[in-house]
Amino acid sequence: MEAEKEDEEDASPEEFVAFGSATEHTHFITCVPQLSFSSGDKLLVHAKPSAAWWWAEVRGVIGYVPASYLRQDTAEEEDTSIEDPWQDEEYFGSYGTLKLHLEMLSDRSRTETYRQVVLRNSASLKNKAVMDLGCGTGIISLFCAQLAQPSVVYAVEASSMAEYTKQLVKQNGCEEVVTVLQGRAEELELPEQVDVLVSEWMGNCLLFEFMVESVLLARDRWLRDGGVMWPSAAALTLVPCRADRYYAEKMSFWERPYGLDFTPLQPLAQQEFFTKPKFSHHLEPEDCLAVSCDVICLDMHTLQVSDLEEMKGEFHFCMEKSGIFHGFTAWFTVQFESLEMGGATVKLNTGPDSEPTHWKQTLFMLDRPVSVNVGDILSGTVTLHRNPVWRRHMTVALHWNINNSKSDADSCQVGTKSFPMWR
Ligand SMILES: NC(=[NH2+])NCCC[C@H]1O[C@@H](n2cnc3c(N)ncnc32)[C@H](O)[C@@H]1O
Repeated sequence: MEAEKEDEEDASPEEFVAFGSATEHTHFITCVPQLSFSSGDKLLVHAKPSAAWWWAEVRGVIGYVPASYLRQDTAEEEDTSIEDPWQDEEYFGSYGTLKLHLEMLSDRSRTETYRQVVLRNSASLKNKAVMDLGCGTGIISLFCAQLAQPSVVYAVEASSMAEYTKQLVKQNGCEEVVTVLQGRAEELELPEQVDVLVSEWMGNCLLFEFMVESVLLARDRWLRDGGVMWPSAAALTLVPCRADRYYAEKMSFWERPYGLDFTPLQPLAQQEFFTKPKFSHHLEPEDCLAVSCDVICLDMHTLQVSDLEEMKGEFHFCMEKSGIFHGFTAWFTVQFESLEMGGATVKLNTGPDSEPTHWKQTLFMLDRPVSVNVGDILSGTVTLHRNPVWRRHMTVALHWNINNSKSDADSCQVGTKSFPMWR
């Protein structure tokens, strides 16, 4: 035992610098001591028990710190990416190429929904001023000009795609109505306020990329009182699910590959494949173990940028099937209220029971699958913690407990896991 102890003492701690602050309010995990620190603090990291949480010391106090807030402070490492917490160069660079626009335009469910919104509100859009925030190729603006008679559509696009968008507007004879403005919406000057602010801002798990912040800033600056936000409302939905195929591919695989026992690699597999959420997961309706639940609901007319720092929701599932609970799957829905009083609302649902979209769903795998029975109650909370440094990223913290209906003793299993998305 002594030798082990010495080993621990020999491991010389590494010096890191915090580039985010964690105060007592930012604590993600309960029941273990967490360190509070400020941006710029030098921390001594004594151990790295997991990729997400390290054991460190600052000013003589020891506790857990979120690894994503720390960076190695080496003078020669000129980490220029820190200067741009929005990573705008990379972000808008990616939207300057066709790949993402082709993916979005090829998503018929998404694009047709926006077309239906314009079509069903075409009469009310007459002589209205519209802003299309993050117009990309301008598809929504062209729908407005083609299917309705707004007085003007300000098609705002920060990436280099804007130059081509101007050509598309001209090519389709819409230059009288659509004005393309290149720049970040929250920095641009519009000639007037608008009656409708339309945008397709939703990212994976609804909020990833946090383009929603730009939409809220533009709303506060350019949407006239009584103006309409499209989407008007958004909801993040969660369901407990099976993920047999994914689990077999990434974890069971190591049990007997070619007749050999590779199970010592399973902790590595869990770390590598189950630490982060799985984007573009295709959830089959039969994989759902309970009725899904809207855990976070956003009203786009009242939501504030400050609300985005930490959004918390509760869930309460009654298991409808017995089987293996591998994880949670999330998706979102958005709603477009009618411009006419009492008019029909249009909905876009990216869940497993709707037409597939390019977002598909997002899978959060537990470290260890849990066997559940019909009637078991799975309840808990989900909290989206926006990354204080990487402003397009967040961490999804899940806490749950399962009350087994079958066992006589009211045995309760508790679980907690934080998923960085991505830093
Ligand atoms: N649903 C999404 N997750 N992404 C689809 C919309 C993204 C489009 O909006 C543009 N865009 C994103 N943020 C901004 C902004 N603040 N200002 C102008 N254009 C923007 C971006 O360049 C891209 O063309």
